[in-house]
Amino acid sequence: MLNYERYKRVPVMNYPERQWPGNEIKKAPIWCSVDLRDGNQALTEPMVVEEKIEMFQLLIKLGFKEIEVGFPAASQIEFDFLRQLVERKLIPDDVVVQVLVQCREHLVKRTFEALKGVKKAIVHIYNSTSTLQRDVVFKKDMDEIKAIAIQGAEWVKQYMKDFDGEVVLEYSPESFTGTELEFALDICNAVQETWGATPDKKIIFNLPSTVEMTTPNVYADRIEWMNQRFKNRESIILSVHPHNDRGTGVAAAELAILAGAERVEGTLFGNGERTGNLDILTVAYNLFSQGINPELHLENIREISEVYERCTKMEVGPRHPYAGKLVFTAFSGSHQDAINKGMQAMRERKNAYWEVPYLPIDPADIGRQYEPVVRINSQSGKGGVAFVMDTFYGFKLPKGMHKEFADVIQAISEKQGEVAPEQILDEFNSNYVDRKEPIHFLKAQITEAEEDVEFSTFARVRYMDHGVEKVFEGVGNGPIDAVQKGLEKELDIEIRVLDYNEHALASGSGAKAASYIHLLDVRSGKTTYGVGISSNITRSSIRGIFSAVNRLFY
Ligand SMILES: CC(=O)SCCNC(=O)CCNC(=O)[C@H](O)C(C)(C)COP(=O)(O)OP(=O)(O)OC[C@H]1O[C@@H](n2cnc3c(N)ncnc32)[C@H](O)[C@@H]1OP(=O)(O)O
Ligand SMILES: CC(C)C(=O)C(=O)O
Repeated sequence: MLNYERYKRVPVMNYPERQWPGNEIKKAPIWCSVDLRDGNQALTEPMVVEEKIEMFQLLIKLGFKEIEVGFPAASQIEFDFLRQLVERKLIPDDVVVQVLVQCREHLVKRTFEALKGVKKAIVHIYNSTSTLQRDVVFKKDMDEIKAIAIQGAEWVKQYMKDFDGEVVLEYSPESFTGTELEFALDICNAVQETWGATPDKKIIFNLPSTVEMTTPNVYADRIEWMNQRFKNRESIILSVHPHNDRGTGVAAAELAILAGAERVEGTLFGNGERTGNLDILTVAYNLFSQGINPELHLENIREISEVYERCTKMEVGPRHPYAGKLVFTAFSGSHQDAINKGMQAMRERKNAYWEVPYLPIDPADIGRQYEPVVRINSQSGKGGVAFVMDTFYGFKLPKGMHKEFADVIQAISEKQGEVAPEQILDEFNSNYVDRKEPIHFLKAQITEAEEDVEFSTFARVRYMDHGVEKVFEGVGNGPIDAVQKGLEKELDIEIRVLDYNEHALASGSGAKAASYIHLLDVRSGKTTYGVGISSNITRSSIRGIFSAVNRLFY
């Protein structure tokens, strides 16, 4: 039995005045990517300089205006990377680079050496403030921990004197989620006083869930509590930096925005220590799906995934929101049917809003394709098979034919598992379009008689019967009727055309038409569909009859 009694429950806050549950997110926060620092520090194989540069350029392309480029005082590679950005003039004027550093003098000094030549930088200092870390890591009391933070801000002030660029200070009470709120507030206020923030020279207070310890509502309560109590709130940018230990990093960020956070730090696909950081892409796509401009260029999720996977050597999971290979794929029959109908309704209603069951966004909006939306396996229904035939190949099977053809595919999927669209098309051809034996249509001559004659169409049809060329004739009230009557006599059968449908195939198919004939064998009561394709509509319908006769009788 699990020894759950070893774990302490994190208490909820006694905070009845909370406002955030009634708020609504109406605009994107300021995004700060920490892929090159927090993300990178968590890789088994950290990125080399060229990979970091590729990632940096991706982040710029995506529209990030604040990018944490590393911890330049921590290692030579981190230092060199920032120097490369500066020396190769890779930092656009509208992008602010952020650097992380502990509140230790030699590290602050080295950080400013790395920043030389940067026009504007966010210098991000931090120290751990939680009860546990004070106790077991730092072995310091609250005043001593506060003194570390104040001293850190003072060193930044001191070393920035010889720096030509602009500096914004960011302070993180690291392990905020395990810190007493009054203490977190006190330490932030002290750092602000030391730094001397003003509304024109704001300080960033970044409240991390360094370790996500409980439900995201508690994090939101804590953010709102701080937000309402900071001194000089107008001189502060309130930032959050959620991690994902409980799998609720995205929820924590969203609730924190409701609670007053204006800035969000995170990574692409949530790469980061342990279970990762907040996935910025998911939060941004969530905003987009609510009709809010995410303020990032997220139109090509494939490219983002490709660069990310190449640089980090991590993989995007198949069910990762928005980006995973399977997230726009429906396997089950009822989902496929609903998507099929939803897409059709979108086309007919020309609705300005995207509304398709089971697809919260249009995959095409983010560079995904419709093709993999429906995949066919033994759980799939007739709607899915019809959808594949329509969207992949342009065949609009009549409704009555959906089940008949889906049964053919289901029998295959029960044996082999998933059936790819190409195999579905092959089966469609071999079961219908190419069912040309043993009676094989060759040519027809259709003649219209004078008007006001009851049966006015005359058909003369050449065909092969078990390899022997033959001819029959028939008269009817149209070409299909004439051929049907001729066939009945010729083959000694009794058939009725129950339904007839036709449509043009897409231009790529050489302006052809597809005809679907639903045919009844009167004597046995059996019915089937036949399909014919031709550039000539009459010929395609005759081929459809022959296909159905071959299916019914041979
Ligand atoms: C939650 C986060 O992700 S925070 C960021 C974490 N990321 C990293 O640390 C990656 C880069 N860091 C490093 O490579 C190393 O920590 C270095 C190079 C910066 C420093 O290395 P070292 O000085 O050898 O060791 P270390 O980081 O363990 O520091 C230990 C000392 O610094 C103190 N310290 C740790 N963090 C801080 C801080 N934020 N501010 C001030 N002092 C600190 C510790 O109390 C400890 O003091 P002690 O020696 O008196 O016991
Ligand atoms: C430095 C801080 C913000 C951090 O990375 C964390 O707490 O996770």
